[in-house]
Amino acid sequence: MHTHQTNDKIETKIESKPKKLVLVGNPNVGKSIFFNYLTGLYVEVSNYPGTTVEILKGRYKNFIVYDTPGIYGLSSFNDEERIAKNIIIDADIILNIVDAVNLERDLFLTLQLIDSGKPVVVALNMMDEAEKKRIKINVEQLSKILGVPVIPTIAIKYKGFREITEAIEKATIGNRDKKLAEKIKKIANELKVTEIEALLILEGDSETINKYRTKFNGELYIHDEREKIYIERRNKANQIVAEVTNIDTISGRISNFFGRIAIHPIFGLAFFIVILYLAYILVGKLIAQDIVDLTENEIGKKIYEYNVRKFVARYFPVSIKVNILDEDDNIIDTRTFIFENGTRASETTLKQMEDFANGKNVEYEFEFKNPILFILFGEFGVLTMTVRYLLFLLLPLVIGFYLMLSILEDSGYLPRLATFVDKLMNYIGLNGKAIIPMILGFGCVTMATITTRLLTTTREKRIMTAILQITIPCSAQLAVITTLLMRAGFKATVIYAMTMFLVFVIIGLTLNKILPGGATPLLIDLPPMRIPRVENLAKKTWMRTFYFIKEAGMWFFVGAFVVGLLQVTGLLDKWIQLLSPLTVNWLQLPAEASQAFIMGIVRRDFGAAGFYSLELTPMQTVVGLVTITLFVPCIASLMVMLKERGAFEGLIIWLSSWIIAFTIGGIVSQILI
Ligand SMILES: Nc1nc2c(ncn2[C@@H]2O[C@H](COP(=O)(O)OP(=O)(O)OP(=O)(O)O)[C@@H](O)[C@H]2O)c(=O)[nH]1
Ligand SMILES: [Mg+2]
Repeated sequence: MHTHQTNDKIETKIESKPKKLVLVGNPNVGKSIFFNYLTGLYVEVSNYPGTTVEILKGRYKNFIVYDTPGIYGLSSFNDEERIAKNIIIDADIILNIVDAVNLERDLFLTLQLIDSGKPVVVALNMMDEAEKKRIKINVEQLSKILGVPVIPTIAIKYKGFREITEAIEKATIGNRDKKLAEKIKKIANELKVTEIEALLILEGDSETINKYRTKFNGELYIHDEREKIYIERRNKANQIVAEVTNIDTISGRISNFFGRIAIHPIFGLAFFIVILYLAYILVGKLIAQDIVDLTENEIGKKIYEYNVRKFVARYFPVSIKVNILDEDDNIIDTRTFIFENGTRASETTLKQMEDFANGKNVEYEFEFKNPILFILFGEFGVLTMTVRYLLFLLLPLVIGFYLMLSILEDSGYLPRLATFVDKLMNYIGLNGKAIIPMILGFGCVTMATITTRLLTTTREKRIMTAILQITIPCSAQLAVITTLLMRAGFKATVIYAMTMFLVFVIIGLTLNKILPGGATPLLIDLPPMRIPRVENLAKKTWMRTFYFIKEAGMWFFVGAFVVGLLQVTGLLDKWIQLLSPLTVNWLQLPAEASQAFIMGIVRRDFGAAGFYSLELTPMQTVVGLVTITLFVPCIASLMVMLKERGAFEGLIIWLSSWIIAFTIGGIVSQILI
């Protein structure tokens, strides 16, 4: 006791010059009540923002206390801000009053004050209101994150005020943004200004800049970093709130639990893997396998295509190959029936064919001699395969993917995932938002390419589009790749996955390096996690699916038409011959593999499927799959890319994928084989 008293005396002696204690806060948070309490003066208190419009000062112990108008940030956008700012610049200690109910809004200013390098104490006011709303705040944790004392208060009841008076004596400089603090120190040194002024200069505060303009020697700090700093600060405020607040109702608690797990550095990853797995079950298994098998094979192939071709075959020359299949779909018998004038004209042959097929598990292959019919109804028929592909394969997949995306969005997870991966994405010149097109790309690159629109800058759209089109395999291709890798074994799978990942990283890093500019900061709100509303999910999924089909659908027809044309004119074969040396000598694959790189132009999975019938060693499989994955995306993707990114840029990306695919494929081949 005794020693304590002596200490006090010594301190009072040393601090004889009064310190400036400035009350700072957003409008209407209770600053004036604090002022009245501390100074014993009377300042008008009322429940509307802007009650205090001038600076009032009074004495409290060894302090001169200043009341300031409510502000949202330190800057000179309006009179209140200018008045408040000028007094804050000279403050020795800042008492920052924060509204516990609007923590997200108020923390922006708190973080800015902390960044200014002034000692700060935070009064977490309106705790009674917060309690009514069942908002629980982990005060200790908040104080730890900010690095300054945080005192819960109820100003109207003077609750917590004694603790405030104690804390003022212990005010500390908080946890400043490290990079920002470094820059501030540098500027403060160079210009001989205080740190808070350096911060204001960095944030482009016109008044401060004008004041020191003569010291600038022109260019140095002309480009202010306001936007970047503000966005990062806003995000940090959001993240802090997500971390320290709880809505103490059952649903609030659950929502908070998941919300916090989702952005946790370690559990966040586990959570992401669980979500990916669930998404895989929904889209990869249920839709891509079970439903698509039903729609594509049973409806698309056996009902739709068969009947269309059968109808056309009635009137035009055709040869029909009938394959009898066993239970495992192996061909056990086959016969070809030729109809010179269509099936309608030769009833006997038709009868023979029906007898041959009767009651068995059969598969029909129609071959139309007429080139136009071939293009329309043949193997890649515009009216057969394209329709089947679009309606019976792609449509269910697209619906599945959009449904999943909508669930992720409405549940509040997507913004958290974006936050979680933001730092990683920065390395490849993107911000967290880019995770959305990336995930979508594994469904359908065409669809994902359209979604790059949600990225902010052209630079980001460019990088994302290139990455998508070159490195991300779509679900259809992924299905074929998986099947082939299963055959090739574990080692092959690991080599394939690692090679692809490496290429992805290299392309990302390179683009980030060569394109001027940098990643924009992620600006995203973290809404509470909640169960999505079914009605909203249905509406969103439907709208997006419709839009996608409308946008991309036509290009599938165009693509199929072009390939049909190449096939009937014999150009397709020429191409295959042309490519053979590359395939055989450089990639060390069988000559027939060239076909994969032609089919791959139309559809990614066709390309990969081209390897099915070849007898490849596991390492050849790796080479083939690496090359075909990096190879050009499907025609529909190309068309959408040309539309989104323009012909010039689109073609550069498309041609690059040829070069990258064969270069990397060749290198892998030379190493492995
Ligand atoms: N329920 C509750 N109300 C409070 C508390 N603190 C302040 N208020 C009320 O909030 C309103 C604003 O208080 P002021 O002291 O005028 O706030 P201010 O920050 O000075 O406002 P401006 O000067 O307009 O920026 C008044 O109606 C106060 O009664 C609190 O802890 N709990
Ligand atoms: Mg006031």
